[in-house]
Amino acid sequence: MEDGKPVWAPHPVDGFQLGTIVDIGADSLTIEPLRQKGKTFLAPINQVFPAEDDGDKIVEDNCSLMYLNEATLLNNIRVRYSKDKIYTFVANILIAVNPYNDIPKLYSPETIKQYQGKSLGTLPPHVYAIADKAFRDMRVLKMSQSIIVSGESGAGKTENTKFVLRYLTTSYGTGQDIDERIVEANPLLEAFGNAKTVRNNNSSRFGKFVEIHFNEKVLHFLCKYKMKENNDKIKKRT
Ligand SMILES: Nc1ncnc2c1ncn2[C@@H]1O[C@H](COP(=O)(O)OP(=O)(O)OP(=O)(O)O)[C@@H](O)[C@H]1O
Repeated sequence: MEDGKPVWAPHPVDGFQLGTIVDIGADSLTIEPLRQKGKTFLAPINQVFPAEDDGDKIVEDNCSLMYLNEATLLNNIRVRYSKDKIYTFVANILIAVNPYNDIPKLYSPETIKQYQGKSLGTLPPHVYAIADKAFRDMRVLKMSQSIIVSGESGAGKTENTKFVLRYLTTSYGTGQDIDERIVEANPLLEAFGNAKTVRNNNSSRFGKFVEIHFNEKVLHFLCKYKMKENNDKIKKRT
């Protein structure tokens, strides 16, 4: 980091703010915020990160950023989110930000068709791209594949898991009743194990482990779930 270069410095409310270095001390930097010229402040060196030269640059994969750090990663996701691009890749990991509203055509049957058989990275980041890669890898490698969905309460894990199920059954299902039954099993499971919390009106109060079995003719579905609160193990087969 040098004098005059754009950097991300700590901000009390926004997390980070863009600024330039005006002086370099032993363990702190003097920063001039971009939005408040002439009003400098001190920031510890280890909390200041290099920024992209082009502040408006957004990328579909965070690995394409010139500087990959906490601040550039957050900024890329934030700017994408403001344009209704809720998904961002970090190589073959997908980051999803909950939009809390329906984004038109994001999960439409046409979008499902677009992602079928496409390699990761050829189309914009999407949970369908991850689902398709898992399915294709299973066929090519002849090995079971796992998709781990993780995040805080209300992040969108349940919804995205349902999109994965819908994608797999629509794209690679049998075209028979079983496909619909797999998707329709969710409201039933949610009726048993979901509850309204302060963070989520439809919060799963159990961890979910969903197995989908494919063979040439039949699609099987196995869902095991474990109660979050009392650790009672319940297995359900549908
Ligand atoms: N991709 C999305 N598009 C639109 N709305 C969404 C999306 N993802 C989540 N939501 C909204 O956010 C709510 C919370 O999401 P969800 O139940 O999936 O969170 P969760 O991570 O499973 O939370 P918990 O751990 O509490 O069960 C959903 O009920 C839905 O209204």
